[in-house]
Formats: sequence, structure tokens, C-alpha cells
Amino acid sequence: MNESKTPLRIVVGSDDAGYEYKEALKELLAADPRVATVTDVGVPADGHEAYPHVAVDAARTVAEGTADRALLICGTGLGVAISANKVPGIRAVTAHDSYSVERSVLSNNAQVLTMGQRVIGLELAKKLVSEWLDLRFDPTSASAEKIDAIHSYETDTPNPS
Ligand SMILES: O=C[C@H](O)[C@H](O)COP(=O)(O)O
Repeated sequence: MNESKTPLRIVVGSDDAGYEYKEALKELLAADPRVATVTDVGVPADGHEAYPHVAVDAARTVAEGTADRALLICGTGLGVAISANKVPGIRAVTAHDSYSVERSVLSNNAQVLTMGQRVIGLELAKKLVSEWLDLRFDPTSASAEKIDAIHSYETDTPNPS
């Protein structure tokens, strides 16, 4: 662990198709010293809330500053990413490989990682989540102005470039 990194406040969520992975990854996060807090926005074991509502609840928690990141699971990871990206200021990505997880933070400053329980093995998902906890975006990097450009499209402000 890099002691200079502030532990992360993480919100987790899933639909019923992602429930088992959400629970397993929540347990992993809760035991990790790189994590300050884990907040579960559902679904519970007997829950059937549709993925858009869970994803937006989690994304709003990040956008409001109550959490630093969100980890969202559904069948594919796709629906929760699409939904979370409807929240202004949120950059959510689906990633099932190490390089994409790395670049999602270092290039895209994505605060939301999504995965599909029907797509990836649980042990690989755990490994990728562990790698994700070590990543921090560098606001002085050349990628920063591209993130600003993304956000310029959330308002009526023209693209600065
Ligand atoms: O992206 C959507 C998810 O995979 C979800 O868990 C399943 O959605 P569906 O039931 O509409 O296929």
C-alpha cells in the first residue's frame, strides 16, 4: 500500500443479476486498508430493483461528494454504466481487463467502475478491483484537459478546443 494515498470512500450497488458479485466485492473492499468506507445502495438479497435506479443512486452519491468512487455490478456491467453516466459529472466505464481498468482512472478519471457478473470470473473481478484501489488520476497530466472537454458537453458551453 502506498501510504500517501488517501483511503477511498466507495459505494457499491447491483441489480439482482449482479448481487452475488456485489456482495463478494463489498466484502473484499471492507477488509482492504485502502478503503475508508463501503456504502451499499442495494439491492438486498431479496431485492429486484431495476439496475438504472441503483446505478443512479450510487452515481449521485459520488457526484454529491459523499463517496469517492462507485463499483456497480449487473449482468453485463453495461446497463449500470449507461445509467450512471446520466448523472452530471460522472464518468462510468465497464472494464473487465487490467489495462482498461488502469486507463479508466489514469486517462479518463472515471469514478465509477462497472462489471458484469455474467461476463467475468469472480477471482479476476477481485484482482481488478484490487488494482483499481491503487490508481489515482493525475490532474497535472495531459489527460486532464480531455476530461474538461468531456464536461464541456454537459453544459451549453462550447468545447474549449
Ligand atoms: O445491462 C443490463 C444488465 O445486464 C442487467 O443485469 C440485465 O438486464 P436485462 O434483464 O434487461 O437483460
